[in-house]
Amino acid sequence: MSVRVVARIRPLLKSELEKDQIVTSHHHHGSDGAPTVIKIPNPKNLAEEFSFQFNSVYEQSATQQEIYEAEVAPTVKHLFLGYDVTIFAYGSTGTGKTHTMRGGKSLADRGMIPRLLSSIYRKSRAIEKSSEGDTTVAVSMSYYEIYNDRVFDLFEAPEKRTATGLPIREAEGGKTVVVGLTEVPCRSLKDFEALYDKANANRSTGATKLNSHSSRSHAILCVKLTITSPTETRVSTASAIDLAGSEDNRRTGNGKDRMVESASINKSLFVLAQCVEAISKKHQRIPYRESKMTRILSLGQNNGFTVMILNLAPVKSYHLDTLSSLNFANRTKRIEVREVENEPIFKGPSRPVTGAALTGATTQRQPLRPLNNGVNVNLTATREASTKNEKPAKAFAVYSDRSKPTNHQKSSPLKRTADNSFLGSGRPSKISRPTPSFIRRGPEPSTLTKASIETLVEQKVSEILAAHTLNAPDPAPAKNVSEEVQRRLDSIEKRLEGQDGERAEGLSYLFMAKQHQARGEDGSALKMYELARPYFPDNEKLQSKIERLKEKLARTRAESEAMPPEKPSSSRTHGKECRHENDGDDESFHDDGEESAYHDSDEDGPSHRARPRKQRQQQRRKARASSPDPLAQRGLAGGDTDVEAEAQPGTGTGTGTLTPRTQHLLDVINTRDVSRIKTLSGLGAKRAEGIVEYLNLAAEAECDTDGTVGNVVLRSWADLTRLRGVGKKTLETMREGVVV
Ligand SMILES: Nc1ncnc2c1ncn2[C@@H]1O[C@H](COP(=O)(O)OP(=O)(O)OP(=O)(O)O)[C@@H](O)[C@H]1O
Repeated sequence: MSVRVVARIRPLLKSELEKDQIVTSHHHHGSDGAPTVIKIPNPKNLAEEFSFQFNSVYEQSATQQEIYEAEVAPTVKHLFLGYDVTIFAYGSTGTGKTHTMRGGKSLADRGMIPRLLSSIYRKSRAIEKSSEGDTTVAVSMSYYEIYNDRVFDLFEAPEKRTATGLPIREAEGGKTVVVGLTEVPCRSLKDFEALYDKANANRSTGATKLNSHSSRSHAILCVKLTITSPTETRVSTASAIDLAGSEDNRRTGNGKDRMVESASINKSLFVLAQCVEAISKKHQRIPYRESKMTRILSLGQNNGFTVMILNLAPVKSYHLDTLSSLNFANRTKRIEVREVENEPIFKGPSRPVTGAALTGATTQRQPLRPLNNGVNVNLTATREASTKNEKPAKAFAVYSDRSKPTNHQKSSPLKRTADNSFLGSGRPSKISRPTPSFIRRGPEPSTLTKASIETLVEQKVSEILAAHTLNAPDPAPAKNVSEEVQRRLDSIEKRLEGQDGERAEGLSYLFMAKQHQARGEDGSALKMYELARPYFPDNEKLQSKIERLKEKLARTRAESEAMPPEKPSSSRTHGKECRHENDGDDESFHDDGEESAYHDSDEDGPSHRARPRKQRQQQRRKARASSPDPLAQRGLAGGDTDVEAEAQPGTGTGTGTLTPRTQHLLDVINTRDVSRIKTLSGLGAKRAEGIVEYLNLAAEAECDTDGTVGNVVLRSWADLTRLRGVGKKTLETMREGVVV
């Protein structure tokens, strides 16, 4: 699979001023072809410029037609040869993703999607005509959005949605399918346009500070082509994705809901970036399973073509967002720092970039602050930072990096030649490749203190997470890691290995939270912990961590109103005392009761210390075992008595005797085997899947503090009546259909 990354700078909007433009396009050194380089000032030192190279760069004047012809049209022939094609639009809110993908109504404004469909229909007609009808091309499509990591069918009205969204399942051949997704045959461009317009009205949007009608979901249009000739049938899919805005929460003035959305968006974009990088670097394993979007697309699993269009706004009010996007798209490419003149405007790492310096006068944005939680960047140090051996003024950092950098490298001049080929053909230069700081910057074993062990452990956790995300073998362990550190790391690694699916998702939220917190970004950390919460519903520590963080944030807010802000980070890099201040941080959510790899056990609150984890778990299990009705006991289905069931004659209720029919139903359903459950009278495959999903969710909700998924077993007629999507009538039909 190849991936091509191109950048598109949108024109100035009416409200934007020419003088505020900061993003410029350039030819590569010595090239006189189309521009392939984007330049943007360093927000911390406007005298410096960063350069980013792409397969192509489209300037403000570029038309939809030009981009389509150069980037998308060439993939159509591959589609008809049976290859899959994926087109993404990536960028922050308001940079032109929807314009690029969907476009306007006029012929000239039509975006990539209608143009692609137009080409597909045209080519289909041509094939059918030239084969005199022997070969037929059927086009069908599905359109869904991934909103807060849930999949919703955009061909269905929003009121028909279930809160959990549509389930996804592994299908034959390792593909992932969305269960219950509408697939609509679509014979003509006209049909398509009507369907597409209607479906777009169902999209989840929300007002952020940056855009009053911002797309808060990833919208994925899948066009399936089935080409049937007398000798063979070929199926291929074109997926066109209008990604949700990648803006940073702090600058969009997002409220709680928007925050949760953004955290989900950021997570899936993070995984997408990993996939793009892995594909570009021709890694054998692509971490496509780590997010729903990449999983459903099976990104990198076929021999298809991927085009990523990076949408950029040209003005300085988007400065940090633009840098973040550029870095996202440039994971595999060199990032160069070119010093225009040696007069830094801002000195030192801790000085915030002021809103005045970066915010366009014409837009209503919050003041920009330096970002420390970008997912994909490691900018090289400025000259000043390196000469003084200070921590470089990083605009972004991938992972927590508490120890002092020891080895700043200055980037070299841009050497790479421009190319228009698909990415992955060349390796990025070693000089400018981000160095895994967690390996290079660790302290020597002889100087290992508790604090430095903590740091190393955290760094390694980040590394493991990254490796886990990449599904690739872990990078070589840090040299000179002491035995104690290694022992702890092994234990973390073991725990991570055993995680999969939803739970891994919960864990990755925890890790992200941890990383945010390590960088002192408590607000984002809190959101991540809150996102992790549903995955660890019984975890008291997580809950109390959330509470403590909330209190801390409230305290900080109150303090900052009362006094000038403290210098960041100086105290947080050292020792446990600081960790106590840091809200008694611990990471034992997935601890198995042994020594935590993340902290020393005395960090636990008094209540935890008084009653060890294992004891608490055992008590909980005992309580459950004595419960006659696990679902009622756990309050999962809302009811806590069997009143309704008791009114059912002959069905057997509670712990009382069960009729053979009810027992049979229970036995079959408790197998959680869709193929068996669907054989019950009155149930089809869809309902059977719904039942299994419900039971799995209930089991997930039962997830204990040690991560053991609870075993939810239905024991009575009353339990059956609580199954989601199974009404009384259906239950009766099921019961009557049992042959005893
Ligand atoms: N190439 C372009 N030519 C003319 N106008 C453009 C272009 N690109 C974007 N715009 C305009 O910029 C504004 C923002 O664009 P758009 O809504 O497509 O952004 P977006 O990235 O999809 O935002 P969001 O993520 O919030 O959905 C719109 O008014 C759109 O018409």
